[in-house]
Amino acid sequence: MSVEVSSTRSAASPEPAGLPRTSIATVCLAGTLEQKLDAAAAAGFDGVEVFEPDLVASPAAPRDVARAAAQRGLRVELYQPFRDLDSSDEERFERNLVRLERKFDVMDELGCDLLLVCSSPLAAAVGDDDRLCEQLERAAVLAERRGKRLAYEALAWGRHVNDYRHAARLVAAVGHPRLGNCLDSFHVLSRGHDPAGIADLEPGSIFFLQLADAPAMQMDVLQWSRHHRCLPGQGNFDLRSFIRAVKAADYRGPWSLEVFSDILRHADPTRTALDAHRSLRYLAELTAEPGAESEAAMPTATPVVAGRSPRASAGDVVSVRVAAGPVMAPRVAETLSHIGFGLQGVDSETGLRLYRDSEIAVVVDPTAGTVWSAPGIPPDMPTIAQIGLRSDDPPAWERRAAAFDVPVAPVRAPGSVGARTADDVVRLEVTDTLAIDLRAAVSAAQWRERFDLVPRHADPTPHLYTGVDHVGIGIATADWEGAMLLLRSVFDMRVDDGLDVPDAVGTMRTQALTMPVDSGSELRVVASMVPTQLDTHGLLKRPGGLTHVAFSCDDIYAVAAECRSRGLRPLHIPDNYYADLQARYDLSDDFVERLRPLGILFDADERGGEFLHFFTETVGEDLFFEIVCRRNGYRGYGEVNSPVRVAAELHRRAAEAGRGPQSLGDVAADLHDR
Ligand SMILES: O=C(O)c1ccc(O)c(O)c1
Ligand SMILES: [Mg+2]
Repeated sequence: MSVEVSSTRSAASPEPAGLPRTSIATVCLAGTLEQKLDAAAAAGFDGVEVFEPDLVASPAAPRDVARAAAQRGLRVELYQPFRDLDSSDEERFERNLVRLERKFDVMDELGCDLLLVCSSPLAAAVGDDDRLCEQLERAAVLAERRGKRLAYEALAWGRHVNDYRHAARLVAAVGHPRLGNCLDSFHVLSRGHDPAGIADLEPGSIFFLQLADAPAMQMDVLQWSRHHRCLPGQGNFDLRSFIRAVKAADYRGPWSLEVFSDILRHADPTRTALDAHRSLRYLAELTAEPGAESEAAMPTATPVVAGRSPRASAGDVVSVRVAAGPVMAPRVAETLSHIGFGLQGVDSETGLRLYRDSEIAVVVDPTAGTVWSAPGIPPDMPTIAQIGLRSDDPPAWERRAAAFDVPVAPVRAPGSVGARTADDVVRLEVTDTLAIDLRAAVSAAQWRERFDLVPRHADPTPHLYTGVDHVGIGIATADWEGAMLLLRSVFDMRVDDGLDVPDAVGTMRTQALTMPVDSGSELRVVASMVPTQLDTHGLLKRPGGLTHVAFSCDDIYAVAAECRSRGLRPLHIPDNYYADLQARYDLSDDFVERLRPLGILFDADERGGEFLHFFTETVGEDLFFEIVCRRNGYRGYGEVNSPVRVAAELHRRAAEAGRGPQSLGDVAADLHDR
């Protein structure tokens, strides 16, 4: 290994007050060991865990690795893992102690005094606690002789020891100063163990802390751990409670990321390390809240944290920009007119077309490759390119983004020249094809300047909608983790458990994210992972669509009827659906007969919440609109009905393509319409 210093300490923004020492396991990062060190240092980490297979595969001697780390300003915090120390075969155990000595030799060269010893998953693992304590003690005595310390970690799949509380009891029983605990959030939370017990561990007994998040999954815990861990803020674990307990135990060591992930294994290590460091800052902020003492899992706002830029206020969604391209723009416009959005103006410069209902603006971009549309979006695939939120203070969002090293692109307010003003839009890019804009209230004068307004009487705005209920976005697999982290950190969005939604064209991983907004309501984004099969433009064509805007209304029957009169062809929802719905919820005939002719779908939750909704056809390959009505605090998205929508869309397309004789669904539709 070259010992050149190929990168210096972070160019990133200064570390916020309250951020503990940071570390990352080399297993998190792709590349050679040298590249891993480069990436960790460039991202601003203070240290690394050296993952043994990374060292074994490296041409560099351990002392060269130590030098390379030191020159990059990195401490070697821990060497790991030492597997299967204990054994019910005493001869094997003696050999393990010899192996342990060889690892101490390596650690001498690495300049590292802490070794992770994980519990054994082997059949020969010691099942008797007293005997296990004896073996751990012998290892601790050896460690002391060599100036080393052992951090004992309960693997979730350990044969006998698979619970941190069990491991901690053993550590306490041995009572040797060279033996302590290694706490790994994955092993604790994947098994559903209550992290609160961490707070009761003996002061100083926690030698090391490993952090990982993971998506909620029902699967073998070893596979889950080895393939699907992710960075804090990218999964569904309650790391807040975990960290709260760790802080209560007065742990003073580094926060170290240990993320085994198939995705990160193939990702650019520099980018991963930046995301990783950002994830620790997110976690530090999340757990530094004064409200962290309260049991509430979801605070309504993030108070100021020393040295940080608190989340700025945000209002409701006020605009959505659809990159439609020249071919599909008229189709999008037609669909919008069916659901009551009238053309309000045209930007003579860019051709942008502004459609409105009430306070909601949908801007359709008919051109390709402008700043308004995502480059590379094919003309037959209109998609949501930008979501606009109202903000009292867009520049505060810019500062907030900077605190997480997220670049922002300030966009001038229409008509403004000279120095930047609070009217300028702050644009955060969630992915290459989707941005969130924060904008101050734009004055009517500015709108007038920008758009040649269509005379009002030409198409009066009907005021059908009360706002945007949620926005559905598709995120490519490769962008998923980064987008989640951005939405969770900068926007402080909260997640529930993710969902897998099966439909006619596959099973979709979805994640709902919510953020409180000024009105006291919440902003809702539903992200779906767009897997595999990217087309030549890097975007997925998924029959049935994915990307959508859901508008909320009070009287969905009236709105549905109005949309019909404006030319909406609702998707044909089969009778089987209504028969099943009636059986599932014990609905009255009258109720079902109000839904059926209007193609309205229904869902209800256990607490009496109700959700009524209907959809437009998919425009192009991806985009559709939804009209929803929430009642009694319903918190979902009607996701059980998603497969019905997709199937209805496929039937429609098959019929339109005129494939052979009419499909079963078309026959039924005809019968129904008679
Ligand atoms: O998957 C493993 O074997 C493994 C090894 C070391 C760890 O710290 C861990 O959490 C898991
Ligand atoms: Mg671990």
